[in-house]
Amino acid sequence: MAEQRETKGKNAWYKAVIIITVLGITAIVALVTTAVLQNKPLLQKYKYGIVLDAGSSHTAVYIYEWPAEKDNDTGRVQQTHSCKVQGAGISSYSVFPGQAGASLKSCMKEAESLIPLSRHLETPLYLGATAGMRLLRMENQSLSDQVLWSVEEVLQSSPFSYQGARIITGQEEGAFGWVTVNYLSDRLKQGSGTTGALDLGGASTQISFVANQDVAEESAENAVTFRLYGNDYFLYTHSFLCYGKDQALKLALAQQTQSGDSSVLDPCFHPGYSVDRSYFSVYSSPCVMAGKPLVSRDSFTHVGAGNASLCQEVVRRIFNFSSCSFSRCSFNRVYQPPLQGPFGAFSAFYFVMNFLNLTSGSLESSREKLERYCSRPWTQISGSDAGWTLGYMLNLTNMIPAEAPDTPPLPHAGYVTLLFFISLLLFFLLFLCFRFLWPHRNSQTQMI
Ligand SMILES: O=P(O)(O)OP(=O)(O)OP(=O)(O)OC[C@H]1O[C@@H](n2cnc3c(O)ncnc32)[C@H](O)[C@@H]1O
Ligand SMILES: [Ca+2]
Repeated sequence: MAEQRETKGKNAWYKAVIIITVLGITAIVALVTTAVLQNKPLLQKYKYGIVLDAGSSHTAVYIYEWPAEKDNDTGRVQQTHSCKVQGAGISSYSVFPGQAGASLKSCMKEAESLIPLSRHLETPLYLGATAGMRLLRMENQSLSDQVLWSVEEVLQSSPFSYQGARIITGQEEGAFGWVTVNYLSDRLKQGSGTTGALDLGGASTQISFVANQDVAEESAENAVTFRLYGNDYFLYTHSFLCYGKDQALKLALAQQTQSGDSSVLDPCFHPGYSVDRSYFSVYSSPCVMAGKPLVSRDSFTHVGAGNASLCQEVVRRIFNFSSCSFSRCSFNRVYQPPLQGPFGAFSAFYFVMNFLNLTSGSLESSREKLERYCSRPWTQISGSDAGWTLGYMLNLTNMIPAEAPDTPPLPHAGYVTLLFFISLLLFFLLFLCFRFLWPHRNSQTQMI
């Protein structure tokens, strides 16, 4: 009878252990599966932003995208497409301002086909015009307004969320170029050293780098402050209007045509180059202060001489190093603190260096001045064009938080592993409990 009871008790106990084991294993599997599924990456959705860079030489449309659930935080913004608008920059339409807007239509159609329809209404669209339009506004404010209205009309009729077309300041152009190069090289999140930015456009050139806070005391217009990812940055920035590649050439040419000779032998052009130019094409620019020489003819022959060292002399003469009312200046009486850190040089700095095959390897063969400005060769990062547009959009859409985002104490994989081992440990402890309680229970059964 006692034996029968003992066998019955044992059977019940075995059943209990088996049921507990099955339930335990099921619980662990359910826990881990839930943990994995809960955080399983969902199908990635993207948001978009469009910026039109209306430069002096041409307009480009840039499309950016970023993961939809991560904006304002950790999601990386990437350039997905760029479209070069046919023809010259919008400032060149001053004779027929109405045509400036029409020139943008084909690139805008391209943007419509590339951005998913469901995102059109929420996609911000900006246009920023730079030095070409700054010069046109200086020459004739009414014409520059008409050009802006013309592009505004076309952009407003697009399905995107139009946020405005404006002439950005040289300070914005320089500062957002700096944000772009440092964002693309991930230096802002890391909080490590930053890189300066050099942008050689067609009608202006910008220099921006982190400097000491006393920049604001000496020249407030050259100081910009950013708080990004929890770090404060004090920038020196300056935009030299008229010192872009095309306008600088006009300055050099005006200087060489002052004598009024019928032909000009220019060391900056290749031997064999010979083109008839009108004085108007050189002297009509508001950058050229010198008056047209007093001669009856309207044009001169521009002849190339191809002499690099003489060309350097000619170019040097368009810079004024003679006086400075600050503690130190770069040129043309513009304040500039001592240069700091490496520099990323883009736009025409890149086009020219790329053309000369000097974007990689040693720069020792290039001239000393190029070495100073381009201490680091610039290569494009992440497939994005460097320029002010990305920084401009990041700023206007608040995509870079002022403070570093909080991160979970454990990464997802660590969390799942930890959960698995804790569950296993609990189950093992439970099992041991039953295992060691078994003889005690056995003896209780025998005593009855
Ligand atoms: O910033 P601003 O001064 O308004 O002018 P931009 O934006 O139109 O100026 P870019 O940087 O596009 O171009 C600067 C110069 O480089 C020339 N350029 C532009 N794209 C080029 C390319 O792909 N290869 C060679 N030269 C280029 C262009 O004609 C200008 O003279
Ligand atoms: Ca530009």
